[in-house]
Amino acid sequence: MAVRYGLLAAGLFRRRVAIAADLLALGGHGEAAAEELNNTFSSMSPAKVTPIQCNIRNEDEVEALVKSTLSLYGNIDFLVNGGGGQFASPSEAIRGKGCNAVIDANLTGTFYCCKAVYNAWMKEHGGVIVNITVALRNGFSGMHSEAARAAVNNPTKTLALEWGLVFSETAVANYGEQGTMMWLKIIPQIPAKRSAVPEEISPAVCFVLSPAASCITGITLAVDGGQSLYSSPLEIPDHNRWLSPREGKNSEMLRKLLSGKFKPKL
Ligand SMILES: CCC/C=C/C(=O)SCCNC(=O)CCNC(=O)[C@H](O)C(C)(C)COP(=O)([O-])OP(=O)([O-])OC[C@H]1O[C@@H](n2cnc3c(N)ncnc32)[C@H](O)[C@@H]1OP(=O)([O-])[O-]
Ligand SMILES: NC(=O)C1=CN([C@@H]2O[C@H](COP(=O)(O)OP(=O)(O)OC[C@H]3O[C@@H](n4cnc5c(N)ncnc54)[C@H](OP(=O)(O)O)[C@@H]3O)[C@@H](O)[C@H]2O)C=CC1
Repeated sequence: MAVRYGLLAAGLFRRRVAIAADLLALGGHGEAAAEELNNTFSSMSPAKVTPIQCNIRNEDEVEALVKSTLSLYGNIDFLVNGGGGQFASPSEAIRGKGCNAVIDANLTGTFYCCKAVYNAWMKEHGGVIVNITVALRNGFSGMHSEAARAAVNNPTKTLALEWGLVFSETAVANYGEQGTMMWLKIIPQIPAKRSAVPEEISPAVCFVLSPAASCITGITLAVDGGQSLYSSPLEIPDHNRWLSPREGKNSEMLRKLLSGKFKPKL
């Protein structure tokens, strides 16, 4: 099984989804994380996490990674694309280079991983692919991140049909950044009145990977405490840039209502 390392990946490994797992990571980060996770497996368990460095924004590195995974383990049953991220910025300040960097990491990198695993293994043997994104119905903070994440959605369905694999997108609400201002602001907008925790994300992924989901494909599973059913997490700043309504009786009534001078009977 191949996943990119992160909070979510750690949850999956702890759930022993991986019997023999390859842990992909950048820099020195992966070595320490793999050691920590391997120490949590009991001596009876065959599970083992192997760190392999790869920048998923680079197609050649992704192909090399899949090749080394296959020569190490012989097969790839699952691919969970759980890497990515963004930087926080108002949309009007995002530069082209930054926008492309986020799209490369979240969208193109996800595609490279899917394509490399499909061509090298799943085309012949089948398999399950899960792409993790962000729950972002009705807008989200940062157009670069939203564009990249929303753009994973349709290809997930297209590839499920083209490739005939069990395929899904798991859109998740904030779960790892407890304590940040953004996280605190979003809480009142979530019907559950709390964010998810990583332990609630990995079981959803495990479900799609398991035989219980053998007749499911191309779905988006929202693990978001109902956030995507409700309002937008974006805050609308005060402004008067909207076009005024045509002058008349109704616009006068609207002005009175908004000024608080008119008291509705109900
Ligand atoms: C959201 C809610 C829930 C989600 C939670 C999570 O995701 S949890 C996961 C939590 N983890 C994460 O979210 C980590 C995610 N981070 C990453 O993956 C990478 O840092 C990256 C892909 C954002 C950029 O990769 P890199 O640096 O290798 O990329 P590069 O060298 O190709 O392009 C650099 C260009 O990007 C721009 N730019 C970059 N930073 C900023 C900034 N702060 N400010 C402004 N702009 C910024 C800037 O334009 C810069 O070039 P310039 O104009 O200076 O010449
Ligand atoms: N945590 C949260 O609140 C939420 C997370 N998400 C999304 O869920 C997914 C999993 O998140 P989570 O596990 O929490 O996040 P983490 O930040 O813990 O993990 C993301 C991992 O992706 C890796 N990564 C980033 N860019 C690259 C790249 N170019 N090549 C290879 N690896 C890369 C990072 O590597 P390194 O550590 O070396 O930088 C990091 O280990 C992400 O897409 C995230 O955006 C969605 C909603 C909420």
